[in-house]
Amino acid sequence: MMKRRAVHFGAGNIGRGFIGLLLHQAGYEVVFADVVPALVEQLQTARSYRVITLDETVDEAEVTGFRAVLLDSTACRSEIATADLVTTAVGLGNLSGVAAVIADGLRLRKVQGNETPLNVLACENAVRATSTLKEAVLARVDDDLRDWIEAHVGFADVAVDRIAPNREGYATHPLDAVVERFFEWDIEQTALRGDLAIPGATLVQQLDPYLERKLFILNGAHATAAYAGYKQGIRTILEAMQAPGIAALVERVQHEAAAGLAHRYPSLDLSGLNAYAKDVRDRFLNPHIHDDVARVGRDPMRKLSLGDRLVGPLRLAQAAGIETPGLLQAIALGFHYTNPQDEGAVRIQQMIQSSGIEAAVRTVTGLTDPHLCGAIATAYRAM
Ligand SMILES: NC(=O)C1=CN([C@@H]2O[C@H](COP(=O)(O)OP(=O)(O)OC[C@H]3O[C@@H](n4cnc5c(N)ncnc54)[C@H](O)[C@@H]3O)[C@@H](O)[C@H]2O)C=CC1
Ligand SMILES: O=P(O)(O)OC[C@H]1O[C@](O)(CO)[C@@H](O)[C@@H]1O
Repeated sequence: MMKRRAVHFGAGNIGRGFIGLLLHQAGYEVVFADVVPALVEQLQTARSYRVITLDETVDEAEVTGFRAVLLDSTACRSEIATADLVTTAVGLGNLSGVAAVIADGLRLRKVQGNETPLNVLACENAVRATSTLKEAVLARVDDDLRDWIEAHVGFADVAVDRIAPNREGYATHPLDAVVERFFEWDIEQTALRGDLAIPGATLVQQLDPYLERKLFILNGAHATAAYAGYKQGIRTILEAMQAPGIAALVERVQHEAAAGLAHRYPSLDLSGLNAYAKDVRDRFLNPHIHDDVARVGRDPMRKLSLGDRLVGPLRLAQAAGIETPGLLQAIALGFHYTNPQDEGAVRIQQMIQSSGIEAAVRTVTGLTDPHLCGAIATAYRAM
């Protein structure tokens, strides 16, 4: 039997350390597509790479039999025309470049008469990133191809959870990836075409509770630790979680988010959410992982936007009538993230300088409620 083939866009930390690994273990031949020529060349010449688990016992898994192509290449488009699965982990802001190539690949697939079901999963930290990718693909095709795509291609939203920090200090070979032991990959079954079975991934009927639980309780808390840590001159999440006050703030943020989620989703109960939150804090305290606050806090323009990990739970909690001092403080700390190496942080600081904190809060968060914007600005000024 022919091996099934997956094209995975973005051969970075999570691409190699989680998605590529699980697809390899599921029996797929993985074709990585990336924009960095040197990385593509390394993947083309390597026979294998290691995924190193950072835990009390350090173990390694090997990924073999992969190939690699450059994003904007004829080869990449041909791979999409014949693949069984397409996945991405490129960063939300980079999905439009991927969409253009997927649209071309699907055009070719239709011309070749390949009507085998294909599924596309965008494994980005965001609410319904696959739906965003689908819209961007459909915006690039004519009505005929649009109907064909609707009939043969499933765009399923997903939630992906595994901390894959930067490799410095752990990995020896340039392709090695490092990860925590925990992982969860939830895929919305209703959007799939044909069968999809990836051992380790879970097919769920309703994704939103899983997705928002992960984005708000894990990523929101992680961003809180990163921004609070940065403000105190701390370099890693572990050190931040051990600094006075930060762990308590992280826990408060999680409890506010949990209360908002329990109110919004009847399938999520508060005690289960708080137990999940505690497990997340224990993951942040893994002494074998040294995760830079700059990686976790990267791109505050995105992280402080309306539906994302901090303003998203703030709105849920507010809608449930819950007090949110923790989330307001966490968001204010995001506006204090002045890292000169981070383009988004620099833009926010320019906005604050030119228009003031309240205007910056309105622009970046998309919030329109003057009380909430004012409360964030007050918390910002008090720091
Ligand atoms: N690292 C982690 O622990 C997790 C990351 N994610 C999500 O996965 C995505 C990637 O994150 P990381 O792997 O940490 O980042 P990364 O920076 O390590 O890897 C991203 C890779 O995508 C490539 N890339 C950028 N634009 C591209 C494009 N248009 N086409 C093809 N490749 C492109 C980059 O060259 C890089 O190799 C993000 O959306 C992130 O939120 C989700 C869960 C866990
Ligand atoms: O990848 P993003 O969205 O920039 O945010 C970093 C976050 O994503 C993760 O890398 C994976 O969820 C977390 O470790 C961290 O909270």
